[in-house]
Amino acid sequence: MTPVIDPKMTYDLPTPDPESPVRTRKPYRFSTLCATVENPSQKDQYGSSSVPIYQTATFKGVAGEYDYSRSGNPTRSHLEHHVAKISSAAHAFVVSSGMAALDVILRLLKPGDEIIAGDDLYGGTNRLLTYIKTHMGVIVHHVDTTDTQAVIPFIHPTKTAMVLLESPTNPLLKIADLAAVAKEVKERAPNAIVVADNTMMSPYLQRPLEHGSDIVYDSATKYLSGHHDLMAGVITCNRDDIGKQIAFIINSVGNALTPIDSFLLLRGIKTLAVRMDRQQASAGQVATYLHSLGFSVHYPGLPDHPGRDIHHRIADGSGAVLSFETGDKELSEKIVAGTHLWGISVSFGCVNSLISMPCVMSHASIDPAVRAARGLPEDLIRLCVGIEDPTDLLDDLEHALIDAGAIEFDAVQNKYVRARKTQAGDILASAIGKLNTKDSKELEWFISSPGKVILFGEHAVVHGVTAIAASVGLRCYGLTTAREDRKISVHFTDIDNFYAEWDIDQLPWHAVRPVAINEHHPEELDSALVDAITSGPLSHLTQDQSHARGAAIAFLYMYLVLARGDTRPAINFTARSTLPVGAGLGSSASFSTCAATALLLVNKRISMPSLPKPATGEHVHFSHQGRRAIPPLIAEEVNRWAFVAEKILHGNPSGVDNSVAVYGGALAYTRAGFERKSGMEPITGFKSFRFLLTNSKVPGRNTKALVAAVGQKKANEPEAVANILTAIQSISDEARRALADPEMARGELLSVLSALIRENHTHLVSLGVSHPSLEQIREATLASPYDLSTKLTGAGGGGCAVTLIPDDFSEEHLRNLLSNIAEQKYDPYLTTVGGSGLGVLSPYAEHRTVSSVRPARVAGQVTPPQTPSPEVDAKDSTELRPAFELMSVEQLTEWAEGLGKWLYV
Ligand SMILES: Nc1ncnc2c1ncn2[C@@H]1O[C@H](COP(=O)(O)OP(=O)(O)OP(=O)(O)O)[C@@H](O)[C@H]1O
Ligand SMILES: C[C@@](O)(CCO)CC(=O)[O-]
Repeated sequence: MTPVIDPKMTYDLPTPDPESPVRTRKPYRFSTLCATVENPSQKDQYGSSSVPIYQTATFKGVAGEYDYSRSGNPTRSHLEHHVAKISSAAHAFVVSSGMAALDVILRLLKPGDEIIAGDDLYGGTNRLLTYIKTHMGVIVHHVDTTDTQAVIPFIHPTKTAMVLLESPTNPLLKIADLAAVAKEVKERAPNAIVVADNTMMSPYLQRPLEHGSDIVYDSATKYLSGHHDLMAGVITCNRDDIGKQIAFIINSVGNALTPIDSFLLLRGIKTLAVRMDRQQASAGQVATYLHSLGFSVHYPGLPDHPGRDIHHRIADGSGAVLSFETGDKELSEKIVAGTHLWGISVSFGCVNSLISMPCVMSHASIDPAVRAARGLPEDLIRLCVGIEDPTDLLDDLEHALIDAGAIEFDAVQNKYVRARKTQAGDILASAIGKLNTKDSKELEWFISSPGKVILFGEHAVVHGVTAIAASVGLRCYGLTTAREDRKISVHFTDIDNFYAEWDIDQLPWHAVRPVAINEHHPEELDSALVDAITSGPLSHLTQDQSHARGAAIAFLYMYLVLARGDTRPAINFTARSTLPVGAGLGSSASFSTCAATALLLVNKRISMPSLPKPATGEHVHFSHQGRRAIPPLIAEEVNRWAFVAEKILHGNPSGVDNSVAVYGGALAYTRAGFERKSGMEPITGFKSFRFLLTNSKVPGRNTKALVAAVGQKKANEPEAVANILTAIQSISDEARRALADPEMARGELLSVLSALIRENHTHLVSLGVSHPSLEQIREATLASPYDLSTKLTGAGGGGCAVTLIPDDFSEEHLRNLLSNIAEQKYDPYLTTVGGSGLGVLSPYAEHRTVSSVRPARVAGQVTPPQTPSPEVDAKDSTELRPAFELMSVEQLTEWAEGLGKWLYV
């Protein structure tokens, strides 16, 4: 179909007036406009039929139309006039690349503005959005813009300043309803600017300005130029105010297109329609051919494409890019490598046909987990069809498919068909895939995370001082299992066996400002959502259920903001800890880490990395016991969300506890936002020390209140507290130096650390966070003959004390000390520090085993109403939950480890 330009607009190539009422004239069609470069206000003095290249930086005189090529150049003016004409736009601008065009557009934003953009964007667009988010304070929501309903919750009447759309998407050819989204945006946020990236279509096939977009940009490097011999970007709009701002930005930045490239682009555009017609027709043939062989093909021209109707309502054709899946990444690699005519290259829109594997090429910079979350198949092949003879293109592709073993000749049908071997492989793979992605499997995750001991710097770390903390061997475990109904439930076995369940649709969704994939939660908690949770689903909790309330708010808050559109997983979450809860050993952070990981996994915001190929060849293989199997990007994402939950539980946490809960080991941690350089550094050398942890078991201590009290003291006595903070910083610095000093003898190191422990405790006493029972423990360990150094650890006010045990401390002394402490009704634990951080039980069948540890009923625990009989071995996933909930706390770790391989950060 040949598009006709909007007759309401006036163009500089007007259709001649009809000579008579019977001999009417139709408006000129697109290809006529493309080929005819006329600008009546810029007649060439010699009547040249091609626009000349004004290869000059400056123009003489003061009264002329042009003075400097950054601000204006006749070749560029001709091009801009021509682009406006074919785009049904009042204004057009050309700049040095497609990314430069987006950069100009994004400069319309100011700090604090919000932008809604797709979650399946071109990598370069993603990169630029991340930059403006970090450096310009613009908030970016990545949303699936191909689902109009998913966009709506993110539209804010005043904050949303821009909505960035792209249709079809690249490389999956998903369709966004440009018209419907623009309408929803205009109704809800009238001042928001709707921007469309039209590169995949070009103005020939789609003109989003006619469907509600305010600005359209194209990478003109693609179809507009068509020859891959220049880079350019075009921006078009109808609104004069926007046009004025864009002209100002381009002139200020100086990224307007050069005269020679303007000439080349003008020349390219003349053939846009004929090139596109040919490319599109061939693309249709290629798509049909691959589809007929049984491959899964993404192309809006195919009858079964899900967005076909929407696309064809808005666009005038299906374009010339398509992609298909082979079911096997290696097979895809062979096909791509086997073609001759199809060039292996990124980009598209050129007269030559191109082939690529997005996951290995254009989208390789995106983390595999993010790619998987966006549903980008690793085996996807993208084809960008050129103007070659379609028979040659099909022939070349067929040869590559045959050589790769993807298709074979079927003598009965007398034609090539998809190879049975790969088809069977596909069917099997997809059956296994379906098994593994059956809801219940996708929703079942077993997670664990360690508690921590702060050796130096608690409380001070909240105010920007460096703390030194390390993981302990005691852990929190979290298990999610699928529910059959539309409910979620939590079971906190350590908190009076608390159990509650809620109808998913009854949760306060109205109060949620969702956080899109790849987006970070804002610095501040959403207090309106916390209130809605407390007064809604948790309103039945009594005063004395404050511990359960805190944990349930943290869980529900994350559940609500992490849900993706209407995909609201029905799950149960059970938490169990071998840590004493509320004793200063970071039980809240390890709980927060388990809950955050679980909710990120069930919402497919993170995924476990695929299994590495079995080692081949002769090289030496070391076992890492699953450590470093969870990549840093996933760990960071978990840590950010665990920190959100910690804010709910602790009010003003520093982030040290959740960082240890995620990363494990020992860390020097400095909070951001203060004068000192922030971040965390791993500390080695702690693993070999023995520590005694003593739980004072003081009831009712509250970390949130203790942290707030120190904050208050700082406000009341700024100087005194500042001196204490400086002194604690020196202690942390000194400890780091001592630990990093290779020449310090072990005995000397132990006495330095002992002295620092004593000194740090004195400062904590001055901050008012000790407790008589902690002082009693300290005195007991200091008494002769022990002479040991002890400090409170964590928030204090009770909780735990930590005592350093020197290497030469006699076993007899240790026994006596432990029984002394136990006699005073305190709980002593001997521990080493620095073990693994966040762990996830491997979801891969080859890593799962049958556990031989039988669950035992735990004294005082009541089975919640719907829990089935626990008298079973943990043979398979359906039996995991009852076994987990009833396993004795002493056996819990051994049982969990026996279930299979754990993958750790
Ligand atoms: N296993 C668990 N199940 C459910 N909630 C838990 C669990 N462990 C901790 N929590 C939540 O964390 C709260 C305890 O946090 P609190 O800060 O008082 O102790 P802590 O983290 O052990 O101490 P600190 O922060 O001083 O190291 C509990 O009241 C509960 O809300
Ligand atoms: C008291 C504190 O320093 C440690 C609590 O474990 C608080 C924090 O850092 O978040």
